[in-house]
Amino acid sequence: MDSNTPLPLALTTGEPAGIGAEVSLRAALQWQNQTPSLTPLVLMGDYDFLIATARNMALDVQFRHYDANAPFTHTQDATQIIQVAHVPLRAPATAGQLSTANAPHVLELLDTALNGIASQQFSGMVTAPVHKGIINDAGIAFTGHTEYLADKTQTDQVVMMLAGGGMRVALATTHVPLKLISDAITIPSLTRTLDILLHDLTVKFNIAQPRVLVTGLNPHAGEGGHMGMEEIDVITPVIQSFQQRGHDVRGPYPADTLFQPHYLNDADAVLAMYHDQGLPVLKYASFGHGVNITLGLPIIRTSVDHGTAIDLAGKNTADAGSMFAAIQCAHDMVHASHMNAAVNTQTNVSTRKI
Ligand SMILES: NC(=O)C1=CN([C@@H]2O[C@H](COP(=O)(O)OP(=O)(O)OC[C@H]3O[C@@H](n4cnc5c(N)ncnc54)[C@H](O)[C@@H]3O)[C@@H](O)[C@H]2O)C=CC1
Ligand SMILES: NCC(=O)COP(=O)(O)O
Repeated sequence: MDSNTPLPLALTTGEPAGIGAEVSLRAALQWQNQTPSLTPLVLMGDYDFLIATARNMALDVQFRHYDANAPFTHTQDATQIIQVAHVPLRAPATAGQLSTANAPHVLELLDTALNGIASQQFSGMVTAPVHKGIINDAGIAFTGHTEYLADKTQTDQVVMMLAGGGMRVALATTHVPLKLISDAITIPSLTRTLDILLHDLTVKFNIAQPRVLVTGLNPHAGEGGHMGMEEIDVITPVIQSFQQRGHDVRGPYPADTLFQPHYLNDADAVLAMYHDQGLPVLKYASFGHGVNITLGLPIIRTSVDHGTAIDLAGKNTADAGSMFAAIQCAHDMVHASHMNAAVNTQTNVSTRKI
């Protein structure tokens, strides 16, 4: 590939019984039409299945097999060409009907993208939704992309962060059952989460001195210890240790009153303690346009803010706004990472080790 041409982003098309292929195709075409030549996309998916999906959507589109040795750039007159890295289905896919037979296929999409990043064919990955339940029903333990990618890249801790509606909300825990949350939030784990969050906001989002607002875990942030001790025992000491290191980290704030402009206007991110504390607020503010970002990985990975929407599959009505936003975000993160790497090389200042 011409050294001036950016590496493509890998786009995994997700659960084939859901809306993944539909939103991937719609968003890819929108991206290629709006930004020809900017960053090419390669869709990971079953070639014939993607053709059939496009036909069902009545899209004016051509397909081409991805060839790492003959890379392809979208010029103004080739925006309707979709490149596909063919990953065969394990069984025929029917819209709206989940099948355990295709669980390995879904994971192969992710592995193909990861291998392509490792061999420097792709600059990062954008993922369409998978169905966690059907993968487990197939006998494969799986809690989410976040944990799967951490495991595959041998990353000990990652941070889930969603962005949308003018907010970024990161989580101190990911897909953890509610009754295990308190034990999962320890001084070392929360310290690591904040380290990752501050590092990636700086390096991947170009925010020089991020301001992070931290929620409490309990109602009213524990009400001075009368409604729980995690704020006093864990959260406050961690916040204070970051303040002593010169970081703009504040809290703990009661989660029910934190999400208002008075607090959020000057914040770069909120760190919430668990999935359903932070994400409903963000999804209410931006569902359909939000982006899910995995921080702390050695690769760039973004995703949609929604799930497989089995109820909408095959109906050609799914909103691809979140997938488009995820592509844009991955593109911006690749760009910011390159810029920061160049600055650090020139000044010989290494990025903070996380
Ligand atoms: N990144 C990922 O892989 C994610 C996967 N999931 C998985 O998706 C599965 C289904 O989860 P649910 O909680 O039912 O959430 P869901 O997001 O699939 O559906 C919730 C509601 O939103 C609607 N919806 C979702 N995406 C839409 C779109 N693009 N356009 C228009 N309407 C849309 C659906 O029709 C449904 O009414 C679960 O297995 C879950 O684990 C959920 C979130 C993210
Ligand atoms: N609610 C976000 C979500 O569940 C996404 O999980 P992941 O598959 O991106 O880890």
